[in-house]
Amino acid sequence: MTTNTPWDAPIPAPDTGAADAAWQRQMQLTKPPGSLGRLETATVRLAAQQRTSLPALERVWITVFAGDHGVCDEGVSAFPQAVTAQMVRNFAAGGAAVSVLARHLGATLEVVNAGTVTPLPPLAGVRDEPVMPGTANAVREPAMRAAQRDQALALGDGAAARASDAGAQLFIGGDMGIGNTTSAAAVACALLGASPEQLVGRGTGVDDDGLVRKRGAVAAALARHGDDRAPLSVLASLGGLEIAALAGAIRGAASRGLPVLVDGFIVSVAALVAVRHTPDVAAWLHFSHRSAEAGHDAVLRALDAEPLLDLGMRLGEGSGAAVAVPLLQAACRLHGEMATFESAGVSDGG
Ligand SMILES: Cc1cc2ncn([C@H]3O[C@H](COP(=O)(O)O)[C@@H](O)[C@H]3O)c2cc1C
Ligand SMILES: O=C(O)c1cccnc1
Repeated sequence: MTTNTPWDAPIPAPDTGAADAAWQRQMQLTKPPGSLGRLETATVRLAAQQRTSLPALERVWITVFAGDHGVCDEGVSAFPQAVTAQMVRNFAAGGAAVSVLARHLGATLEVVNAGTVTPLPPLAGVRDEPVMPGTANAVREPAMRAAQRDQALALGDGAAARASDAGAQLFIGGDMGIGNTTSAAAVACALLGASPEQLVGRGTGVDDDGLVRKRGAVAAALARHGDDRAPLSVLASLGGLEIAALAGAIRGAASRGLPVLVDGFIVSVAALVAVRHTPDVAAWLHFSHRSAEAGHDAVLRALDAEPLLDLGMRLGEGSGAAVAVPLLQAACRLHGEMATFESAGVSDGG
């Protein structure tokens, strides 16, 4: 890659002074120190990222990236590829899970078509920016060429730029792409040196034969790819357009000092690509939930991440992250609005 792509922008460090000030405040609030557990640590992390001792989460931005996967030719999903574009229409119409959650949160929701097999008409709230009509089948050839991967990364960076320009305080990326649990598992196997048995799960709900086909497809794609573990090579060879866009969005948010709330398996694999390429990205991430998809736990461990929730969710779309937003909002409100020992006339622990 050349040196001036968005993918090479420097990553700022969060503000440790703001973190110290937030921590001091936590110690003065009318509660035993540490009693709000991870709500405290998440708030202090947000304080450092937002460069203020009083972080807030009123403006949340969600971008869902859609893309199709050539690996579906191997019979790896319980649903046909046409569902990807049909779901983009459903996002636009407000009927998808993440559409409901975005309304519930008052969050901005945009959808970016990074490359569906079925062409889309103009739709409100959908940016139609297909790189190609779905990836190639990674079992037989690289899923993307380098230029296509870079275009997908740039789509993600563009979403992060729009979120940052709009004054968002938190970025959530979501995925829509039939077959993407296969593609994400292949990327994770290559990056972690893990086996398909460890990381391939049932996705939308394939039966036992489907699971065998999925593992076989990932094994074959890995064998074709070889042992190159460079994150951007792995992404082009085995990834998806929406996964590349998500990696670009996560890195793009970090480069603009915008914290990211990571969703489930697919988005975590995109985050792994970004962090393996640029370790400083990790300082900008929060993890929302542990997906029921089999490989998520290993990816979370590789990212040293302890997610906030474990609800047995396995949808994608950014839905798990959206569900976790109210927890972080509550954490910020507690931090900002609780009385201090001094203001309330309560004796501290000495
Ligand atoms: C109606 C529907 C809505 C979805 N929303 C997210 N996904 C999720 O499930 C798919 C991944 O699972 P697999 O790898 O088994 O195809 C992706 O489209 C992902 O975004 C959906 C899947 C379906 C069927
Ligand atoms: O956790 C996820 O991101 C996920 C799991 C299953 C299907 N689609 C997405």
